[in-house]
Amino acid sequence: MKLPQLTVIGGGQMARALVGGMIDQSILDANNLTVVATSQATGQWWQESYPGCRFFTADSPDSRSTAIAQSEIVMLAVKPHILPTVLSGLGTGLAGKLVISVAAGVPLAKLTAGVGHERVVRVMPNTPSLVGEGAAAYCTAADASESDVESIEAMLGSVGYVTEVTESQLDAVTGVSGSGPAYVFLMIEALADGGVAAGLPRKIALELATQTVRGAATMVRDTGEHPGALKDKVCSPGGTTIAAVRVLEQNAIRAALIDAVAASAGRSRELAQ
Ligand SMILES: NC(=O)C1=CN([C@@H]2O[C@H](COP(=O)(O)OP(=O)(O)OC[C@H]3O[C@@H](n4cnc5c(N)ncnc54)[C@H](OP(=O)(O)O)[C@@H]3O)[C@@H](O)[C@H]2O)C=CC1
Ligand SMILES: O=C(O)[C@@H]1CCC=N1
Repeated sequence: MKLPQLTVIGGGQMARALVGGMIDQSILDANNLTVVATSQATGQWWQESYPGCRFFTADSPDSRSTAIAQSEIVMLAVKPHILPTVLSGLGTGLAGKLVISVAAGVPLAKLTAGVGHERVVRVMPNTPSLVGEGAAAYCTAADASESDVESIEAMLGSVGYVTEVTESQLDAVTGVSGSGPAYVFLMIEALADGGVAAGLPRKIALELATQTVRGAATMVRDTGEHPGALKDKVCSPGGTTIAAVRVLEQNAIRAALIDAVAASAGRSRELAQ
């Protein structure tokens, strides 16, 4: 499937990962993409990274309106607190368009009220979309058609795993997979620090930490075995791993991760207010 004309309002980290990933996976042509953001530096990044795409600053409302009028899909990828201003600035320009929001915490009710219709999809993606390893969930408003859902599944599916959820589950999705890459990046950095502390050169420590996380994740996915059973297979009786696991348990790593997911989900709920 090839996507039709797409305008993305907001050209930052999430747009770069998601839309960049879709171009890299050849589901979207750069020629069919318009990006709107505030700074010329962002425009320069997009046009250098994806030659052929168009860029307008948010203070060129006429160019922005023309781009939206020519697009079948409009993606909203600005920070949640900016979204109301952006939507009121677009006026009736979004009439008839499939509108996709990736803004954390902003509920469908607020989106449809701001957009002026119900052909709206709320998505929680994550940044590994950039490398085709994203994890995303979405929910739809009343007027998103079956073919709109097919488009969403194709877009998000081209850059990783995608599933539909109820809107009430999206805060939890944010806690697990929307924010989740940050927890894992932090863990990789800390594992590498541990390797350096134990005497490894930084580069080798980082390669080993990265490949270990990647390998462990792939094993969970590909074997279908419970992660606890896979953990048990690494722990030799009286060996090195169980000594390390004991330290992790003493430092309440499980509770810390569970609380981290809950904190992100809670913040997502707060953003809805
Ligand atoms: N980062 C992540 O991992 C994830 C983010 N999200 C959601 O994605 C959305 C964007 O986040 P993220 O990409 O991280 O944020 P960034 O700050 O990286 O990007 C925000 C973008 O919005 C642009 N912008 C600001 N004001 C306007 C405006 N008035 N009109 C048009 N564009 C504007 C900025 O322009 P300029 O570049 O010129 O400053 C920038 O390109 C958020 O709602 C967030 O909740 C969802 C899942 C994961
Ligand atoms: O931190 C945030 O608010 C965004 C939403 C999920 C990941 N990043």
